[in-house]
Amino acid sequence: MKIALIAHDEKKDDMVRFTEAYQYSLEKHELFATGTTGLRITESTGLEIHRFQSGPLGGDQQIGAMVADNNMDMIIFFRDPLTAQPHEPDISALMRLCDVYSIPLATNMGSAEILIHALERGDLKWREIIRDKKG
Ligand SMILES: O=C(CO)COP(=O)(O)O
Repeated sequence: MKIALIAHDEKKDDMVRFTEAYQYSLEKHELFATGTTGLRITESTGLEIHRFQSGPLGGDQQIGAMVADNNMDMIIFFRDPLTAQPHEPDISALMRLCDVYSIPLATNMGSAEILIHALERGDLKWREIIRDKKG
């Protein structure tokens, strides 16, 4: 599965803890991240991650392009709901595309836990079927 990991600055420590806790599960998948989030995760876990641009420089849009191309299976995005982001339109666009393409998106730790367990249980296998139909 292709999984994107994104966290706003105030949530990066949470993302690091989350990926440390679920490293055993995440390492079985192909990981993507916005620039700084990916760097923080790799530094603390050693997980191999394809890093896009930083969010404000277009990273959310790059991940959105993968969604639009039916090439992303799940997104964990720890958003900061208390801080204004300069690239708010990009963030909204990414979440909108997840809804357009029914891509599982967790925007906080509580829902991310559920998604990870669903992933481990095989609940996201339907994505492989849909992805293989691409073309
Ligand atoms: O801003 C972000 C997502 O909207 C995250 O970007 P960084 O991971 O580069 O901090």
